[in-house]
Amino acid sequence: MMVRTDNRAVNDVRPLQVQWRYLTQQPASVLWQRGITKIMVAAYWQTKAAGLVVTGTGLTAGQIDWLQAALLPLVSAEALTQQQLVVTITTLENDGGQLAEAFNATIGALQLLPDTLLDQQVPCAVSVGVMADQTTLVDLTLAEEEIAISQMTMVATAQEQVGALTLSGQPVDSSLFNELILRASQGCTRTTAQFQASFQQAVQPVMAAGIPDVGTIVIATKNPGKAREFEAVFAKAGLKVKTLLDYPELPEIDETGQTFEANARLKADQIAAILKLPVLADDSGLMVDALDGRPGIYSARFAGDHNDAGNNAKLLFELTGVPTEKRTATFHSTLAFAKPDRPNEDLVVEGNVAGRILGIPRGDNGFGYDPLFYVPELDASMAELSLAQKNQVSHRARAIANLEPVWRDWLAD
Ligand SMILES: O=P(O)(O)OP(=O)(O)OP(=O)(O)OC[C@H]1O[C@@H](n2cnc3c(O)ncnc32)[C@H](O)[C@@H]1O
Ligand SMILES: [Mg+2]
Repeated sequence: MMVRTDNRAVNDVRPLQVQWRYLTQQPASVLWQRGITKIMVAAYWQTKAAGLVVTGTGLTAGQIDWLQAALLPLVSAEALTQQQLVVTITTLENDGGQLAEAFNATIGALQLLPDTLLDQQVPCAVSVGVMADQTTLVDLTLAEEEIAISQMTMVATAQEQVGALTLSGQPVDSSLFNELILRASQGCTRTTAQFQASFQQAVQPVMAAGIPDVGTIVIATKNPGKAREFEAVFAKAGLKVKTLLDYPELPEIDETGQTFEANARLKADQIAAILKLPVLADDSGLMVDALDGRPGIYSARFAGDHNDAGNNAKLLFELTGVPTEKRTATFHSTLAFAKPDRPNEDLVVEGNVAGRILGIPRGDNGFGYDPLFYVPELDASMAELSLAQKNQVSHRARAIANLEPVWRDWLAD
């Protein structure tokens, strides 16, 4: 029997080391090391497009296509019609098994993105090869790959269900092929055990301790316009956003506070107490100088009920005859981030943007008072901006920017 370059048995895989959440700003990221093969993968959802996008450095276009095809059946097709899943793979060092480990590292990263992998047996990939003396090996080193006469990368579950596979080199006869499949499925069982051991040791205790999975952020809002803005901003950081629209059973929170901060804290504290999760809330509104700061904290119900058209009509009516230069206004957002049952420790930030109330509405993007809020620097109403543009300049975007440098430390406390 042939001696392997690192003295392993023919059916033995190399040790696996995973650094979960490897990148600070990308929660769904891993550094994956099989022997000295090192691959880094980060994954996130973004709202402005759909489908699955895999990009990689150190991999061929053919390998990326293969990965894309192997990953696609594992992710909800419906989710992919609404959002885009982006996977970036970087090979830092290749000592064999690059394609298999790129797949495995991606599965690792996707495990850190809530609600991404379909609920099924999670597969893994293994490389196997045939050597000149017809020995079959699992998890080849680069030196072994260079002298192998045939090679195969296979995706399988620990239950021995084979998914994608790719063969290269000399054709193999059927008995050799069967042997390769057997080797690969043994390698898979071993790899899955390594993978789970690492995950259970490093990631699950964190989740079980009630420390939130930093991959998802819950926002206490029922306003779909706000939800879209938060999703777009947080997706960039690799975070998924859930809102009260995802929890229809939760009670209505009465906004009885006298300030934006009080209302934001009410919403965040109460929902955090119910969900037992950290919750972010936004209380926002429009302050019009000519109306002595009204509607302010009453912006949502300015016209009596929560109706954007009614609110805008009332605003125009109250400003009838007020000249352009006196129609100045400020959009304000206060964000409160709350941990379950620790209302005294809320993290509170705010953001403002200055503008002017138009005489007639302009644009159909955004929500609320956006069509009447003119931003002089951009010579556009908020409703004429794309979601991405609004998220560069809005009061909410500025508040989120103030939150960005502090919330992870606050959450870890
Ligand atoms: O309380 P939640 O469920 O978050 O949703 P809401 O719409 O009731 O939100 P608020 O209580 O904070 O009320 C804010 C109102 O201010 C207006 N508003 C806030 N941000 C806005 C924005 O970015 N563009 C346009 N109008 C905005 C809009 O009318 C909102 O309904
Ligand atoms: Mg409200």
